[in-house]
Amino acid sequence: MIDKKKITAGVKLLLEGIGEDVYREGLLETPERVSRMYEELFSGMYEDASAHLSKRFHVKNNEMVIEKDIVFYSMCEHHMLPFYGKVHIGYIPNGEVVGLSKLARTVEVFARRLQLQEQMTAQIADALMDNLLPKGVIVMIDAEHMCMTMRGIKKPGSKTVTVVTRGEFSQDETLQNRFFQMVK
Ligand SMILES: Nc1nc2c(ncn2[C@@H]2O[C@H](COP(=O)(O)OP(=O)(O)OP(=O)(O)O)[C@@H](O)[C@H]2O)c(=O)[nH]1
Ligand SMILES: [Zn+2]
Repeated sequence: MIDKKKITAGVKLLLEGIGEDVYREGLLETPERVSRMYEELFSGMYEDASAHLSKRFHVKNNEMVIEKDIVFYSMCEHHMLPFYGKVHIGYIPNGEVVGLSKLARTVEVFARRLQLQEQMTAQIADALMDNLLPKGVIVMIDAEHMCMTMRGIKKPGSKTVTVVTRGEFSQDETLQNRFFQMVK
C-alpha cells in the first residue's frame, strides 16, 4: 500500500527545497495533507480492473456499445502534473456485456496512477479485451496536459488525442468510422 509516512517526509523536503518555512502556520499540515491526497490520486495502483469487470450479463444482440465522455483526471509520470479530459469507449459484445458504470470504474483504475496517455488508452482496451472477451474494442482519449499548458512550451488548449483498437475494430475501418461519428 501507499506509504504515507514517506510521502509526508518527501513533501517536507520538497518544501524545504523550494525555500519555504515548513513550520509556518499555512504549511504545518501540508505534507500530511498531500500524502492523503496522493493516496486518493494513486489509488488505482492497488486496484484490479478485473474486479469490476467480472459481473456480466448475457445479450442476444451483439450491437456496438458506446460509453462516451467519461471524464477522468490522471497525473503525467514525467512531471507529476495533472492531465485530464474524456475517455470514449466502444465495444462489440460477444454474447456478454458489463454494467455501464463498470466501464467508468475501469477508467478510474487506470487514471488513478502516474500515467502516459498512450499507455492508459491501451490498458483500458486490454482490460476490456481480457475480461469481457468481446469481438472488438476501441478506446479514444482526448486530454489536456498541464505540463504542456502551465509550464514549458505553454500551449493552453492544445489537446492530445490517442486511439487504441483491438479485435474487429483493428481491421474494420467502417466500424471505426461509426464509432468516431457517434462520439463526435
Ligand atoms: N508521449 C507522451 N508524452 C508526454 C505525456 N505527458 C507528458 N509528456 C511529454 O513528456 C516529455 C518529457 O520531455 P523532457 O524533455 O524529458 O522533459 P522537459 O524538459 O520537461 O520537456 P518540455 O515539456 O518540452 O519542457 C515532454 O515532451 C512532455 O510533453 C504523455 O502522456 N505521453
Ligand atoms: Zn508531463
